[in-house]
Amino acid sequence: MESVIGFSVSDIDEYALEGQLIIWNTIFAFASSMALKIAILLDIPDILARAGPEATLSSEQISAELPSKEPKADYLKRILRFLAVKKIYSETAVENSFGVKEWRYGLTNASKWLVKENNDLCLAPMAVMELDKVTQAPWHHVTKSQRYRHWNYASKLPDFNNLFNEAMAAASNISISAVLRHYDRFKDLSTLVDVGGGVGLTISKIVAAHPDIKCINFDLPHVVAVAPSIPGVEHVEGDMFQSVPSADAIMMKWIMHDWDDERCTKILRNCYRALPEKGKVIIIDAVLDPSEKTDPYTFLRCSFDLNMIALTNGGLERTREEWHNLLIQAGFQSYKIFKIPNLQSLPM
Ligand SMILES: C[S@@+](CC[C@H](N)C(=O)[O-])C[C@H]1O[C@@H](n2cnc3c(N)ncnc32)[C@H](O)[C@@H]1O
Ligand SMILES: COc1cc(O)c(CC=C(C)C)c(O)c1C(=O)/C=C/c1ccc(O)cc1
Repeated sequence: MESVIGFSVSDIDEYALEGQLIIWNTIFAFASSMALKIAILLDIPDILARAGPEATLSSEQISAELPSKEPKADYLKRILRFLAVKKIYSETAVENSFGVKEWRYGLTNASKWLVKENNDLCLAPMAVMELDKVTQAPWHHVTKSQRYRHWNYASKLPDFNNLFNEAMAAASNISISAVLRHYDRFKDLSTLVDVGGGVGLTISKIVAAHPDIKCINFDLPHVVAVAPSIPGVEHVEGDMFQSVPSADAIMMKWIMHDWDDERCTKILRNCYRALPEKGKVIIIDAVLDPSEKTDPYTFLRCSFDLNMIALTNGGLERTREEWHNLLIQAGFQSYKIFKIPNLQSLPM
């Protein structure tokens, strides 16, 4: 006999409805990302920040600060209402001077991470890059075998290259401050290379904290070409699959998760060749523990892992066991994992 797995109309109880709600909310999860992007592009976090730390503004007051008449005031009100449900903005009802109730919006602990002006710890560039059409497009091709070769692609799109580099720099600003607070072994180094260091933001923070270290920022030519000059840092262009510059230690932040084990092994062997006998590789990446279902960061780390499926040819977020296998296979006899209280950072 054929069994029916789905629900029939008569057995849709509250549990079945709860399940249906999960599916609807997941279908419309993109509405949250897109509303967030719209709010950033309209500069709403900065408009609220400029009004003062505890200020709340009505949608009309926010609308008056927008440089153009778009979007319509009614659209803006609905976007703000939606984001208040998501706790991106606070929403309070107040009586205006005519005794009419109106909704006021303010920054929350979430939207404070989106303020750009005078804010070193800002996730807005990351949000705009991840939600850009160029970044979203590969998600539509995950079921097909022909994959994007993203780094080459970025080199042909200068605007996207800038967007990507800015996003990485902004996010790095957040994670490197956590790393510097909780990992003190940089002080023992005289030379350090950041392999795949982007435009050099991470190493600029390290050299600022440890001015005696001679630092090299190493990346592909189209990235190094747009990197700003940083006192104490030499920019070197090259391909980490060919060779990497020599130093006491080689750091790689968000590099290993872009590549499969075979390519990571190639990079790690190039690092090994470039290091002195007691040299160190410092990897800053996540350690995935999907069994930790109650850890609030597990969902995010699993999302990063899917990002790697969509955007790379074989990149992945690794579990402890996968890290162990990779490092041993690459020829490292010992390693140590340091847990850093940050969303993604974990130097090894
Ligand atoms: C995900 S980004 C990480 C950037 C930076 N480490 C950070 O954490 O902000 C990966 C970086 O690897 C660089 N990259 C990719 N392929 C490379 C190669 N073959 N040689 C050197 N760098 C490479 C990219 O240009 C990019 O800057
Ligand atoms: C490979 O793409 C990425 C690698 C990364 O390490 C990050 C940063 C890590 C996390 C947020 C976990 C990325 O954000 C990306 C991308 O988002 C890449 C996007 C992309 C690059 C070039 C393209 O031609 C399309 C998309």
